[in-house]
Amino acid sequence: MSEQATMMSDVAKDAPMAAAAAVAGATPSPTSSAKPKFDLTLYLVTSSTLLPPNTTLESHIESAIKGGVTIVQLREKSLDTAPFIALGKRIHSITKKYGVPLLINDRVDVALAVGCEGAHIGWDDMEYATARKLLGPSAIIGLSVSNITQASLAASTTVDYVGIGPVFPTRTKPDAATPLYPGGVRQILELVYSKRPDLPSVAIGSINSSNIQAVLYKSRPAEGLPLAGVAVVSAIISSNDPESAASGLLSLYKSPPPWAPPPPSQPTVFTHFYLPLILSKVVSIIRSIKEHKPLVHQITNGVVKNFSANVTLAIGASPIMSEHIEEAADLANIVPQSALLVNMGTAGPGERRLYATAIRENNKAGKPVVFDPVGAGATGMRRETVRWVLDECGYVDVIKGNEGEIRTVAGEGIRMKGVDSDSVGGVDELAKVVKAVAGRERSVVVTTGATDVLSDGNRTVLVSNGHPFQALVTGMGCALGSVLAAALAVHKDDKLMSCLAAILLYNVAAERASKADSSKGPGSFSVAFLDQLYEIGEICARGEGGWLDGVKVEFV
Ligand SMILES: Cc1ncc(COP(=O)(O)OP(=O)(O)O)c(N)n1
Ligand SMILES: Cc1ncsc1CCOP(=O)(O)O
Repeated sequence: MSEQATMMSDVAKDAPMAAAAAVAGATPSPTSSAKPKFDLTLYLVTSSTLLPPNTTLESHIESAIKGGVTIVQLREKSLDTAPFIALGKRIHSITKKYGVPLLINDRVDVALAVGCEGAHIGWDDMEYATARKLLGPSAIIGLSVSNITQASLAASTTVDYVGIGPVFPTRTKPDAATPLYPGGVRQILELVYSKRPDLPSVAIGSINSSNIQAVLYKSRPAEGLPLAGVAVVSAIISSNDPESAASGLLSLYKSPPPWAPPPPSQPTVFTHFYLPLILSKVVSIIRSIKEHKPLVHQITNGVVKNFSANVTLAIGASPIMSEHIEEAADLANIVPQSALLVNMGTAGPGERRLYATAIRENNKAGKPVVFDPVGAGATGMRRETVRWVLDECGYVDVIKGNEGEIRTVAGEGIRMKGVDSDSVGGVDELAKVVKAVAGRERSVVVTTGATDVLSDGNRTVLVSNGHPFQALVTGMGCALGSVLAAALAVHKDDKLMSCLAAILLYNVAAERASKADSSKGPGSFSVAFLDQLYEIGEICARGEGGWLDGVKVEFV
């Protein structure tokens, strides 16, 4: 791994045509002098054992290339040398026709014999420096990276790209390292960029049409190179229609994910100077809830269902409590304005498949998802459910929890009793944690407490309204999730603004309820609270914002 970084990789960004010219025009040998341009966007890695019956690898690869595959790796673990070379030559005659580079997995000798464009090697294979010497400077050579140490070593070589994985658990590679998930891929991208800013990366490991956009979105570093592509085996090789499988993946790759609409032309600046503008937007979001009556699909815990449904109705939205996997897709598409709330209050491992389906369906439909990691740090089972939701279920727009829950999401080992959190550190320190989690997950994070902390990773807001009775009514915290979801359903442009509207509505309603004559304690308070949610909605419907006078909002 000591080779000097004297050679730059030559990545074609507008690749298919350029790569066609380069691969077809260059002598098709790793020892020729010009390195073929290559495009990692949709990287097909083969495995003949996964082909559907009565299909050939040759026809499968050709169809996949027609569908948009930009580079191919022949990865055939059980072939002996001679048949491997023969297959490689047959495949190379196809890939050359389309100007798509062909690399050989593990076997530098086979790559040389085939005369293809290069090889992909792992840490148990031939050392990179030797592979480079044998294949020559013009060969495309990729290295696998499964952890930070390997990333650092790879970035100190002249390798042409790195393959980061596995992203998710995969059956295709039984000896694969521990899954990195999109957050781990991002850490590796950051490390690679800090050492070799020109080095492109692909992610690999159970990437398919249901997760490709989340992988790309969540792995994107704050600065530096995002993934240059995704590598797949089963998503194309096991498909009966490899051309459509490839074109489907490519079109998802190229389109913005449904949960990231183009930013508003004039994003709201969160400073005190703009407070009047911000509060007028709060009023208009609450009015929109009344106007559009968004559906809030709530997968929530039994303790709070009734109260959450009443809160949803009081603000003018429409609740539906459903835990049926069979109707998750229909509910995500039933009306134009809807959102999903996933509250893991009483959930066990049995609920995880439901969460995955509901979240993915709402992602696909472009509907916002709010996740409430209730009691996140209390048990190992809950910590695993949080990990499952954030790593494996797609994308959640908002993560809402109390301090202990959000600190658990942040990775801190906070001990909790039941679902109540310990309070540690001051608000300023908490705000940093909330901002970091929001940046890491690329979601809005809402932390409730005496001071609520909201952040989208860039802007952070503190809200100190509310009343102590809120802590004495069961379901008060959980029902806030439905208000957040309703606000997001009607206002997706600026999710932090929607969350601020929901928080102010909720907490000012609590303050007003506590002052109502009928409010004698937590029981009567909870009834007055529902009345106040309704009343503030009516006030906003008239376009009035006086109820927001004196709100305690601070911009960090
Ligand atoms: C693009 C890409 N990335 C990673 C790998 C994994 O390679 P390796 O670590 O050598 O494991 P095997 O593929 O040999 O099982 C890859 N093949 N391609
Ligand atoms: C070769 C390899 N390296 C890391 S994961 C993996 C297998 C990817 O296959 P699939 O896309 O079918 O999960």
